[in-house]
Amino acid sequence: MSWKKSDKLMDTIKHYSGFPATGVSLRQMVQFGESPSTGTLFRASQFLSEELPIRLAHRVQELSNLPDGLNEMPSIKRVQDWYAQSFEEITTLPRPILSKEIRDRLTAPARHQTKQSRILTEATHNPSVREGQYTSSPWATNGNGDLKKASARRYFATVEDSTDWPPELHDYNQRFSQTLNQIKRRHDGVVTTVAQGILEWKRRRQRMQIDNNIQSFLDRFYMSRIGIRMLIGQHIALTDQSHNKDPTYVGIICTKTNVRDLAEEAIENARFVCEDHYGLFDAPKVQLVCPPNLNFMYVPGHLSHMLFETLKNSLRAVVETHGQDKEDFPVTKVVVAEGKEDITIKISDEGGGIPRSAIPLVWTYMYTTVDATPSLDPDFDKSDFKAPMAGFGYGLPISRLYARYFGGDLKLISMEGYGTDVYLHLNRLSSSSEPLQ
Ligand SMILES: Nc1ncnc2c1ncn2[C@@H]1O[C@H](COP(=O)(O)OP(=O)(O)OP(=O)(O)O)[C@@H](O)[C@H]1O
Repeated sequence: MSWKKSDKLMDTIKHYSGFPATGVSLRQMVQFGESPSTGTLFRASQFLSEELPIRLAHRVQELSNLPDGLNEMPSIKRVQDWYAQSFEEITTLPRPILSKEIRDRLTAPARHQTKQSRILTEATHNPSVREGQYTSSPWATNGNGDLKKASARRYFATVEDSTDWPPELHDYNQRFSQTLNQIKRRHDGVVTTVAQGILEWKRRRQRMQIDNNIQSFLDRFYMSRIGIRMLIGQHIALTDQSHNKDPTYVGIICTKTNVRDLAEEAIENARFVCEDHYGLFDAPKVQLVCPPNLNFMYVPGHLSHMLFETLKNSLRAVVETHGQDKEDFPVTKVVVAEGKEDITIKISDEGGGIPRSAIPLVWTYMYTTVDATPSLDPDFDKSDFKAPMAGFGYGLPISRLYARYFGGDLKLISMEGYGTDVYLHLNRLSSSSEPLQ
């Protein structure tokens, strides 16, 4: 690779890392509506052109400060370079020079700003996150640079809907979105490459398990990645309006995500992977109890991922406990309940459960009871949501991060010798802020 980071770039990154990230809630993300105007999109691009570099800069710094030689591992350095390069691409993207009239129009409050929309711009505390849990920046003192204070930057600002914005605005939005696309693709392999870095380190240091320090680093790092990808994915989808024909979608968020449809699809996929993996004619059955019209605002991709991962675990446990040549397996039950605050999905299997002493381990990255961890070639699994039957020990911890990201949670209760219940709580109030880093 020819890209090299300069000292000047590293200084700029250090400067940005002195600013705190600004949390955005699911509700704020949907305020754009189906088709935001060029001006509104431009304001969001401006916000992201500061916010994303801040978040990327925190990660670059954190990767350099990893303890015990982990920061020196080739795969970790590779990931750090990706973050630095993406930082550079966003911060050096030429911005249009705008007349005072246009600048005034962009910052003037829209006439139709209602009390409701002002309330929506506030993000509330994320109920699934302890104060400071994902805070990783002891160095985050406010610098004196030219970045605006977090409170002065707003993700969503309605700008008048007029269509007569100068073409430079539209061009910038397009170029910005293309840059984000390129960055998103560059970072596709981050999870597997960091995992590779941890393996390199474990091998070199002869460690069996990762300690708390590294576990919480990975939690913060992957949580931050979910946030960055959410903002990027949302912005690309909002900019590319040609794809957005479905009125229930705002970007990648579906305002009427149907839980039953997604659960049915996840069950089918998990059973298919299970049949394929064990060479079964018919995978263990799954019974779904869910009101047919249960819709709520969510990112369908996230929900599918969490359901698929937990179902796969249950089916694997059922097959391995009862033996592959069994004709009739006990049925796994998926029950969906609708509360005022949460939608909860319980997945109950009779897969023999997990010994109590192993419960804390299931939340650690790289813990798996699969004997041979599949090859960790970073190019092997480029997509976010594709996974083999099992083997990296990432399924549960990453799914819990997805749940917590929007104020939900994932809990597991086991009866050793019988089975496991997984509770997936999805917060439906959707005003909670992202867990920030
Ligand atoms: N429903 C379950 N019943 C019994 N054991 C389970 C169940 N769910 C998870 N486990 C145990 O927890 C371990 C970790 O699960 P996790 O989903 O994090 O990783 P994995 O399934 O091994 O690999 P992958 O990263 O591919 O998901 C599993 O290897 C398994 O031993």
